[in-house]
Amino acid sequence: MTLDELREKIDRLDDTLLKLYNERMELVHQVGELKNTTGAPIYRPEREQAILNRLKAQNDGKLTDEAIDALFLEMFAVARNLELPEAVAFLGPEASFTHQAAESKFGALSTYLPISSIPGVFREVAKGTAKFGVVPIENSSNGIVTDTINCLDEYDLKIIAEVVMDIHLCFATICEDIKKITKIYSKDIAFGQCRKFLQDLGLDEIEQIPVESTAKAAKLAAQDKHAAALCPSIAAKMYNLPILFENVEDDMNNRTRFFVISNFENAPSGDDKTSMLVRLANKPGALVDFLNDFEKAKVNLTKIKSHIVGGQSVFFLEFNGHKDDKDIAEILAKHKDEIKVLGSYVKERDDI
Ligand SMILES: O=C(O)C(=O)C[C@]1(C(=O)O)C=C[C@@H](O)C=C1
Repeated sequence: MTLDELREKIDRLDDTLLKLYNERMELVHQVGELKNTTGAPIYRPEREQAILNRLKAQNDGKLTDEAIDALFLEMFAVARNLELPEAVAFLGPEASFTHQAAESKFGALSTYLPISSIPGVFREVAKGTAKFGVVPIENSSNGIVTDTINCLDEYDLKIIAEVVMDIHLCFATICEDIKKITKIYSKDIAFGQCRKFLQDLGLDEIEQIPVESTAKAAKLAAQDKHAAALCPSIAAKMYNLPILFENVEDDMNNRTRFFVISNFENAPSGDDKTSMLVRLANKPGALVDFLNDFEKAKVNLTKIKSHIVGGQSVFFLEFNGHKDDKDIAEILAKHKDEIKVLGSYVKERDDI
């Protein structure tokens, strides 16, 4: 076929796609109307997952699983906005990694509210200014984010989804001579993630200025010709800050996991994870007894971290399964005074 003939065929297919999209959105609109009369949640991650799984299982064309995710997740985000536009608060500023995590779930069209602290994100969702909040929960190099655990404990909100993102930092500056750089801006934990890179370049003695976010670091470095930033490349681009080195983190497997929080609970999807906080009596064997119940029911515990909240020791625990699964519901009922279930949600990845 010639180029013109191929393009002609593509145009006809696009016409059909547009018609089908509109037909689909007509149905979605009706779903939205039904939900708006009952107050049921618009975002149903387990339903989206079921659609994606069904499509991937029958797919025998050129689209990879990742391509199916990319196309359909954006379409779901458009659909949700059509049902009811709902704002998304995230740990800002714009172009932060949390912003990228939020966009991966809520697409390009949603209303985003950058909030300058994790407790601030929880407050906006609790007040109802935003329907969803996106916050980091842990990083593969730096561990658990204490503010997020504290807020999950304090607020009566639910984790409704997780996002795991590979984290890459770049070294960016408007300074033309690297020897003239006198300060480096970044978030405190990012300096720790790039220690070896800074040493190798002889930049480890330069003053390190920790700021609230790597995006803010890019903004500040873009205004100072003796400064550099360790920041996401998306932030460097946003502030027209030339990138000198890409992927400067010491651990190439640097990942951050984020939680999406809201004010409703998900129905089971068949492939869920549940997070909870556990406060046990301070007596010998309390933890072993508690864990034994999970072992007996063959529930796969995937994470256990101890943490101090308000001077008291608390365990952050996760397991595969949904809180309403029969075996699990029994254990949770038995330990209801010791457990705060933080949410059951579609399992994304297990490698953090
Ligand atoms: O099935 C629903 O509950 C819908 O609202 C429709 C739809 C979709 O586009 O298929 C949109 C949003 C939900 O997150 C899940 C699915």
